[in-house]
Amino acid sequence: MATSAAVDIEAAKKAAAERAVQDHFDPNAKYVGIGSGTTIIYVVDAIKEKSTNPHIQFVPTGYQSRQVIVAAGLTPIAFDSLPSGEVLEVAFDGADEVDDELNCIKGGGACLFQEKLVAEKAKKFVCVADYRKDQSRLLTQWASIPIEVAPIAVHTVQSALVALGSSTPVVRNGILAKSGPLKTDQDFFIIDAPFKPLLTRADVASAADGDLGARTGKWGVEDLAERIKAITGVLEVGIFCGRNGLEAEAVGEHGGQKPVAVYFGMSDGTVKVKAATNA
Ligand SMILES: O=C[C@H](O)[C@H](O)[C@H](O)COP(=O)(O)O
Repeated sequence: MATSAAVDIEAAKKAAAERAVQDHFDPNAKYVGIGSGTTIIYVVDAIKEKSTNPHIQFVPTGYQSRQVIVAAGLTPIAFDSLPSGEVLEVAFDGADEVDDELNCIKGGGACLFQEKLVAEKAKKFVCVADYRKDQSRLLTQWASIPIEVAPIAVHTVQSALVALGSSTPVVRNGILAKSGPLKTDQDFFIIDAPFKPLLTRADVASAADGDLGARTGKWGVEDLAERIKAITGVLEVGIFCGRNGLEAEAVGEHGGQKPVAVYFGMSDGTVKVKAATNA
C-alpha cells in the first residue's frame, strides 16, 4: 500500500503538471515536445484533457515517452522526422533537481540525450517536478550527475571524472531481471558521478578573488558541464544549463537547454513557479 508521503508526492506532481499545461500549452500548436519520467505522465493527462486538436504532433524523448504519448491517444512524431526548419512551440519535461538559476540535473531515468535534443528544439522548455527537486544549488539532495557514455569508453571516462574531482563515479546497473549495466535508448551506459554542490553563475561572479572553485573544490555549473562533455566517450551530460530558448530566440537562434519556467508541486497542495526573467 502507498504511504501518505508517496501519495503527497504524486498529488504534487499532478498539481504542478496541470498548472504548467494551463500556462504553456497552446491547443493550436503544431509540435509539442514530451519528456520522460514519472511526472510527464501527468502533463500528458492534462494536455489530453485540454486539447481536442487532432493535428498536434508530439515529439518524444525516448521509448517510454513515446509509449506515454501513444497510450494517451495522441500522435507521436520522431525527432528526426520533424520537417526542416520547424521548431516545437513548447517542450515539457521532468527534472531531478533545479537550482535558483533554473539549471537542472536530468537523467535520473536514463533519458538525458534525447531530452536535450528536444529541449533545444523548443521555443520554450518547461519543467515540472515535485517539491523535493527544488533546491538553491544543484547536487544538494540529488547525489550525482548522470552522464551517457559509450560502453567501450566507460573506464577512461570514469578516470577522467575522478580527475575532475568526482569521488566515485559508478556505472548504473539495470534493476530488472537481466544483470549488468543499464542500457539507454542509444544502447549506451549511464555513469552517475557525484561532485560537491555546484556553484551558480552568481556564486562564481561574487567570488572576490575569482577563484572560488579552486578554494572550495566546487565547480560552477556551466564550467563542469563543459568539462564533462569534452571527455571523449561522453555522448551527453545530464546538466541542462546555459541559455533558455527565449534568450536564444532574442538573438535569432535556437538551442536553449535551460527551462523558461519550472513548476514545483508543493507538499501543501500549492504550486511554486520559478521563472526566468524573460519568460
Ligand atoms: O531520465 C529521466 C529524465 O531526465 C526525467 O525527466 C527525470 O529523471 C525526472 O523524472 P521524474 O519525473 O520521474 O522525477
